[in-house]
Amino acid sequence: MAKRNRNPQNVNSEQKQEQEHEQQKVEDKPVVAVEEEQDEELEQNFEELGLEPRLIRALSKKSIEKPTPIQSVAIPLILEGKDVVARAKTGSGKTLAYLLPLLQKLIADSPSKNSLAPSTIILVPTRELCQQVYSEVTSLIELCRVQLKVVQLTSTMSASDMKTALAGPPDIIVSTPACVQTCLSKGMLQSKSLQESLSTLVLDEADLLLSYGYEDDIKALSAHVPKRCQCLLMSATSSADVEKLKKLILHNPYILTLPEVGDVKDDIIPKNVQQFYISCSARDKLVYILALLKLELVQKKVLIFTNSIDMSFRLKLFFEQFGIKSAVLNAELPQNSRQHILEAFSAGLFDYLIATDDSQSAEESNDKESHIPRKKSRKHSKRKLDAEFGVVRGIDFKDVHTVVNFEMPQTAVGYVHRIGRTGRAYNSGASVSLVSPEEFEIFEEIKSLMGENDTEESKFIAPFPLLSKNAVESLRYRAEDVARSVTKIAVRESRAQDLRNEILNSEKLKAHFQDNPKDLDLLKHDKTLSKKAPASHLRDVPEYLLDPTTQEASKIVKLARAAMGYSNSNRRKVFKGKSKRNRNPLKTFSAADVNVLLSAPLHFQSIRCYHICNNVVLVQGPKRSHKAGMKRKGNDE
Ligand SMILES: Nc1ncnc2c1ncn2[C@@H]1O[C@H](COP(=O)(O)OP(=O)(O)OP(=O)(O)O)[C@@H](O)[C@H]1O
Repeated sequence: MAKRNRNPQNVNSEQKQEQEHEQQKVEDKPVVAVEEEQDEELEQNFEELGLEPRLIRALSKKSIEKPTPIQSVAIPLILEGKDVVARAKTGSGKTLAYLLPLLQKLIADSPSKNSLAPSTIILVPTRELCQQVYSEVTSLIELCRVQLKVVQLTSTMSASDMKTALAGPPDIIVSTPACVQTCLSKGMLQSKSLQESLSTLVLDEADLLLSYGYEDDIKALSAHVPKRCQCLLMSATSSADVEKLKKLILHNPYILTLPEVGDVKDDIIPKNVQQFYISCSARDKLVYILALLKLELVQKKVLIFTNSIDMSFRLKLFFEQFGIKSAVLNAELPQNSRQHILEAFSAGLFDYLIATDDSQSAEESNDKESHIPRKKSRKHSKRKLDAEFGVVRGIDFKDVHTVVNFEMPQTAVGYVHRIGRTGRAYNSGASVSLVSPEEFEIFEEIKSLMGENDTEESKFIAPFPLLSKNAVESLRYRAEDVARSVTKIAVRESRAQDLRNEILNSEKLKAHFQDNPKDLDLLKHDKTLSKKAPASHLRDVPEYLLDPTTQEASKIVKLARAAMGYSNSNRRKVFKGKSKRNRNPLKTFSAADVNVLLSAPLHFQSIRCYHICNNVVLVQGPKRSHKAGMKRKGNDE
C-alpha cells in the first residue's frame, strides 16, 4: 500500500477543526481505495500511524500487533480531525479503526471538567452492538489506565438509570439513535450543552442504521450536532442509505473504500472466507446438515442460520436426538440471555449456535431488489420480538469457523452480513449454504452481487466438495425417522420451554453477573429440550454407514482443526483463560499430519482453511502449496 496519509497530528483544537471544516466544504475530498494485501515492506505499525504508547501497549495485551488495512488509512485521517466515511468488509477491524484515534484524542484533550454533556457519541443499530462496542472501549480504557467515563444507554433502561448514567457527564456514550433522541426529547440531555461539548460523532454499522428505522431519530439528532463536530461513518456495504446518512451528517468527508473498487466480489466478501453451497431439496436439508455436523465435515465453531424461530427449534430438537448439543439465539429471548449466549458461545462453551437473524423484520430494505417494504419508523415496527436485536449485524463472534445457511437469507446483502461472522480480522473461515430449488432466485441474486452472471458456473461459491452422495444416503433413514418425530407441537412446546428457562435465567443472570461478570459457565444454554431422551444408537454413526471418501474428508477437516491449535479437549481450557495465542498447533500436529494433508485429493485441498493467522500451515488449494510445514514466530521448526 502506498505510504500516504501518514502525517497525523494528535491534538486538534476546536478552532482548527472549525477552519478545517470550512476548508473541507470547498475541497474535493479524495476517495481512497485501500488495497487489502499490503506489501510486507510497506506494512505499517501502530506507532507509525501516530498512536500513543499507552494505546499500543493496550493493543499488544490484546494480541493485536499490526493494523488492518482500513485501520492503516483511517487512523491517521481521524487523528487529523477529518470527517471520514470508511467502507470495508465485515470483520476488517472497523471498530478499532475509529475507537483508537478517538480515545487518543480524548486522552490528549482531557475533556473539560466544566462540560455538561459528553464529547463523544457512538451510535450503533442494536443493543448487542452497544454492549460489544462498550466492552471494547472499556477494556481499552482499563488497559491504558486512563480516567475516562464511558456509558452505554439502551432503551430498556429506566429514566432514573439513564439520568445516573448521564450524570458526570460521561466522556463517551455508546447508544442507539432512538435512545439518544429520547434522552434529548426528555431533557436528560440538554441540546445547548451537547452542542457545546460534542466533538466526535460516530455512526457505526451505518449501512444498517436506516434499515432499523432510525431515520427520523438521526434527522432529529443532526440538528444538535455542531458544525465543528468530527463525524465518522463506518459501514460494511455501500447503499443508498449510507449516501443519505453521509449527506445528513457529514461535511465533505474523506471516503475510504476497502479494497479497490473493481473486483466486485473482493469488494464485499472477505478473501479469507471460502464459500460453498449444496444444492438439495428443502426436505433434504436436515439430512445434509446432519451429515455435515455428524461426520465432522465442517470446522467448529459453527454458526447456523435459519429464517424462523420455529425452524431453529426444529433443528435443535433434531440435533439433540443425535447427541449434538446446540443453543438457539433469537429476538424473542430476553436481552440478558442473548448477551450471555453470545458471550458463552464466543468463549467456546458450546460449538453449535443456531441463530435466527432479523431478516424477516428489520430487513436490509436498502437493497432495492429485495422488494421488502422499508420500515417507516420504529413506531410502525412494533412487534413481539425485540426491534433492537441484531444477531448478524456487526456482532463479533469469536472464532466461528463455519457459517451454515440452513435457510438462505432473504436478501443478498443479508448473505454478506451472515457470512461475515467468520473470517474476521486475520482469521480464515468457510460458509456452506444449503440451497433448495425455491431459493435459487436469491442464490442468483447473491451471485450477481458478487459480479457473476447466472449463466456461468459460480466462481466464488463452489459446490461443497467433501460430502459424497453415499454419505448422505447412508444417514437418510435415521435422519428422516428422527425428523418425523420432531412435530410442530414438539417445536412449539420446546420454544415455550426455552423462553421460560431463559426468562428465569435472565433474572438470575442480572443479579449474578453484576457480581461475577466472568462466571459464564453457570447457566447452560445448550441444555436438552426434548422430552424424549436421545436414543443411544443415534449418538454415533456406525462404521458400516460411513463411506470411505467422506471418512477421509472428515479426517482432513480434523487435521486442519488440529493444525489451527484446536482440539475438543482444549476448548474449555481456552475459555478458562488460555489465550488463543498460547494454543500451540505444534503440540497437536505432526509432520505425518502435514503429509496426510498434502497427499489428500486436490479437491479436498481446495478448502483453504489452514492458516493460523500469520504463522502457519500451508495447504493453499486448489494447487498443492510449495511450502509445506509450519512456522511460528520465534519458534521455527
Ligand atoms: N489489527 C488487528 N489485528 C488483529 N485483530 C484485529 C485487528 N483489529 C481488529 N481485530 C479484531 O477483528 C475482529 C473484527 O473486528 P470488528 O468487529 O471491528 O470488524 P468490523 O469491520 O466492524 O466487522 P463488521 O462489519 O462485521 O461489524 C475483532 O475481534 C477485533 O478484535
